[in-house]
Amino acid sequence: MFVLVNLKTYPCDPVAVAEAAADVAADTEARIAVAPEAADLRAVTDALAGSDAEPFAQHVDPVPPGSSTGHALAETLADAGAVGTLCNHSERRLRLDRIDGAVDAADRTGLETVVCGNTPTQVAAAAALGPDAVAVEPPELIGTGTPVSAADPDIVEDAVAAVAAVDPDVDVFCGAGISTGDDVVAARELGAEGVLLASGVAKADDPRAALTDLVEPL
Ligand SMILES: O=C(CO)COP(=O)(O)O
Repeated sequence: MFVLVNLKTYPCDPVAVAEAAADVAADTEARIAVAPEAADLRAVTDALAGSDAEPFAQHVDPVPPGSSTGHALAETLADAGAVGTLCNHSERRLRLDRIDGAVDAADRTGLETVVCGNTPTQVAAAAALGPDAVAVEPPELIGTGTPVSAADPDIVEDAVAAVAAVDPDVDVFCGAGISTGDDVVAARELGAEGVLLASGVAKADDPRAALTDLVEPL
């Protein structure tokens, strides 16, 4: 399973979370990644250096190097250490043509791509754009602590089926309200190959304990 922790803009210490992720990754088969704000990417990369945990970006724009003020350039994210990037998160939506271009920009620099969508239909459409993975996240459950795997398991199963029909090589992750190891196991049983989560770690008093709990049953 892939446990992808999106720190969003939560006022947590991204380096402390990264150090915890590095420690936890040493004792699990699960793959762990941390996606900080772009300005914190290099510090997180440094904190993860030599560990099995990986730095991810939260967003990439479909722009070439040059006259693109205020954008997240794939080359800069890769230079800062990102091995992959989210795209089209519910809180950072892109038009379809921009998602397509963002996946191409990420491919240009070797960044792994996880394209988000609200519904099985949206992630199936995203799968047609050739990302490495898609993540289905019902926005109404984001940040609630109520896991999608329990509140709406059909969304996960339907996303897995819909994406397999488009491109079986695209992995399917799920997110929203995931915060415990039981939630991750439930997601795996529904066919997901990873989970995307935020508040369960970013708002935890003890991110290390939260990460340990997430991967402990895997
Ligand atoms: O949006 C999410 C991850 O990208 C999910 O957020 P929560 O884990 O806080 O529900």
